[in-house]
Amino acid sequence: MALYDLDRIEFAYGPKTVIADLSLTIEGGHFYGIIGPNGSGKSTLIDLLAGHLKADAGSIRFDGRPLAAYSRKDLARRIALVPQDFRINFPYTCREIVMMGRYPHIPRFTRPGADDLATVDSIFKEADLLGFENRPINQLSGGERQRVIFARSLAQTTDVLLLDEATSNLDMRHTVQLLNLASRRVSDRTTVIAVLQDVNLAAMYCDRLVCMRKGEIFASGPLESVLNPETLKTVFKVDTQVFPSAFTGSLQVSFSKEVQS
Ligand SMILES: Nc1ncnc2c1ncn2[C@@H]1O[C@H](COP(=O)(O)OP(=O)(O)OP(=O)(O)O)[C@@H](O)[C@H]1O
Repeated sequence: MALYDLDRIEFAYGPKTVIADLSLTIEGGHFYGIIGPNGSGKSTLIDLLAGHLKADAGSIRFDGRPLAAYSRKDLARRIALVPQDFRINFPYTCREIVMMGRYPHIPRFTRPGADDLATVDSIFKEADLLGFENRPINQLSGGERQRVIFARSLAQTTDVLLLDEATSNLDMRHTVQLLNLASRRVSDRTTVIAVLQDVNLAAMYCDRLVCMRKGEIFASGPLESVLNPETLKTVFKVDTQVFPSAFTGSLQVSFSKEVQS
């Protein structure tokens, strides 16, 4: 059974339709990349998958049930989202923020248990965030904040990890570290669905690719079937070469300076 089944989804912000007649099946246990030009609807699709936006028409089923039938708490136990931009003015410490990932698992009116504390401790270590525990989140750089929000999503221990450009502010090392951690979760049967602006990162990490154009799915399927010069030229209007890199072992995309009109 598919993990997500989207059938003829429509979504508009006010009068502006941004997702039109979109159908998509997402299988569990894969690393999906969503690519597409600016404004093509990638973040909107992620917000629909998270249950934060409701489709105007069509249906979204998650693990065999309508997504809308899940309670907020049930969804938070199963789906974690790292949004494109996360800002908070209150000086919560990073430890408090990461602990918030445990809240859906903690019964009401009780405090975090030994398991929750141990999970959070191990995530600070795994995410290379030791030393950040007591720092206020609103005093971090954009990249540091992004890494802490990603750590919070790991603490949520969900079946699905939705990443909306979660590496956009990260340097090379931290980009690779974060995507390695996400990839490790895929080996443990988590499904990762990541909006990635960088097609080369998508090529290195994803085994499935969804390529969007103007609110529709232009192509989707195994990475090798989607990542090709014809698709990239039609969708991004840029000439590319796609070839296996001898260095990384992954497909790589090299693009020309010429932009098609
Ligand atoms: N809150 C909103 N109100 C009105 N229009 C919106 C809103 N959010 C997004 N849009 C519009 O919806 C379309 C899709 O936006 P979306 O953020 O899903 O695209 P995207 O593919 O994620 O873009 P990017 O690569 O630039 O992040 C865009 O044309 C955008 O201007």
